[in-house]
Amino acid sequence: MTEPRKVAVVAGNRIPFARQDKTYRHASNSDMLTAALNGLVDRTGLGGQEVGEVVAGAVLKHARDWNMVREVVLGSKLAPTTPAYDIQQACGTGLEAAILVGNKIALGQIDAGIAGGVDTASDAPLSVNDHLRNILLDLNRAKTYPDRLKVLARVRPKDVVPEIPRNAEPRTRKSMGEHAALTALEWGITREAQDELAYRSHMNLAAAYDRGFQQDLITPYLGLEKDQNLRPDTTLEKLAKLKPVFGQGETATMTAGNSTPLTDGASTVLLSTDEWAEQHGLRPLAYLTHSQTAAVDYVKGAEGLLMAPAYAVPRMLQRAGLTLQDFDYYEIHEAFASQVLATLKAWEDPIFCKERLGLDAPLGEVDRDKLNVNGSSLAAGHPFAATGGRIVAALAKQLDENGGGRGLISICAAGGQGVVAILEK
Ligand SMILES: CC(=O)SCCNC(=O)CCNC(=O)[C@H](O)C(C)(C)COP(=O)(O)OP(=O)(O)OC[C@H]1O[C@@H](n2cnc3c(N)ncnc32)[C@H](O)[C@@H]1OP(=O)(O)O
Repeated sequence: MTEPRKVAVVAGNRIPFARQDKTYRHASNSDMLTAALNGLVDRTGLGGQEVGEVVAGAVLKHARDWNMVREVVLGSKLAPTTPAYDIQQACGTGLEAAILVGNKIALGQIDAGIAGGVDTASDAPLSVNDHLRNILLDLNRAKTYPDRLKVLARVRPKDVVPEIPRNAEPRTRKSMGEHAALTALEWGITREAQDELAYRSHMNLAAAYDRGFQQDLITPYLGLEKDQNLRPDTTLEKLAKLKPVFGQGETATMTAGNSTPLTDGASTVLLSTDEWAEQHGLRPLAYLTHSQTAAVDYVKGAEGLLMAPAYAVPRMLQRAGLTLQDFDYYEIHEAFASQVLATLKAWEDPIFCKERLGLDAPLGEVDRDKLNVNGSSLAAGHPFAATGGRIVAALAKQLDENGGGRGLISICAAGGQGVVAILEK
């Protein structure tokens, strides 16, 4: 077996993320992913050229989008001979796509590939109940007009109410927010700490725009130039006034300010070997060196739904021979401020680290000044499958700008999963 090849992150491009039912209200997943992909092609001068594979996905998509990513490629500026396919691992999709492309590059199966993700909360697919579905199938089979009328007479008023996908776990029927509220309570995460983390996310993202950091990461779309959820004018006082939206009574600490908003958006990342980058007049920003996934039993077990990264990161550190402190940057996806804080607290907790992770000593603290230095999902928003690409591209650029270093990426995902990775320069 030959040595694995180095996997370079060469460029990233996304469209600004929009709040649900605002600027991208009439844009489909395909529209948004095409815009992000074409922006990447323009930025890297790859127009009309072929790459090894395009791998991307959406968490919420219509049945008609069964071959979405290949269709996007056919409608894009890339050569139509570029293979493409969909993957889906909930909020881990974008990062998992980058890992998949990276692994194929490392194994010598492709020299370059594009990973991506897209989601629309505005154009969520509606479905009908099973009763109406059977009626519609029977209607399709009915041959005569009276037969069709007979079938239609079976429709009940409640059948015409569409089923709207809920942001909830099928096995518990609880929303992600309700699950996170239970974890916040278990770990004693305060409202003040959550608001402080949310405030920092907005300030850091605003500063990233101000210093021009976002310029070669984003292509404006439908007139939007910046993430629509970003509030440079938010304050701790304003955040403290918001009413809790998840949790019960006095103990509820999670608000619209310290939870991610429902969001529309798309992101893409170009990965390749060093040689391919050089041949195409491009250069590596950073290298994807390690990755890991983990899952927790949040249904019958004692673990919180969004706590899988607490397990995935130590496993990856052990394989990489690193400690939690060996990083210059930490990109921890902010599904909810409380979930980031519970994960950090778990890594500092001797009992959790001993009993659940089997470690002799806690993983220890993360330097908060190195955490989400250019803002994260609380400020940018979180179009589920697009978040991984946003993070990979921003961290690679940050490492390049820094002239080197190491960054940790940690993303929690529905179904009790975690996808984590390391970028190095
Ligand atoms: C693995 C994972 O990633 S899991 C995560 C998956 N994602 C989710 O589950 C999404 C969760 N989010 C949601 O369901 C929704 O966005 C909610 C329930 C949190 C909030 O929904 P809404 O109530 O529609 O939020 P909305 O945007 O209207 O904000 C409510 C109020 O807070 C205010 N607000 C929100 N953020 C801020 C802020 N940072 N600073 C000041 N005010 C703020 C708004 O201005 C608004 O005020 P108004 O009522 O006076 O207009």
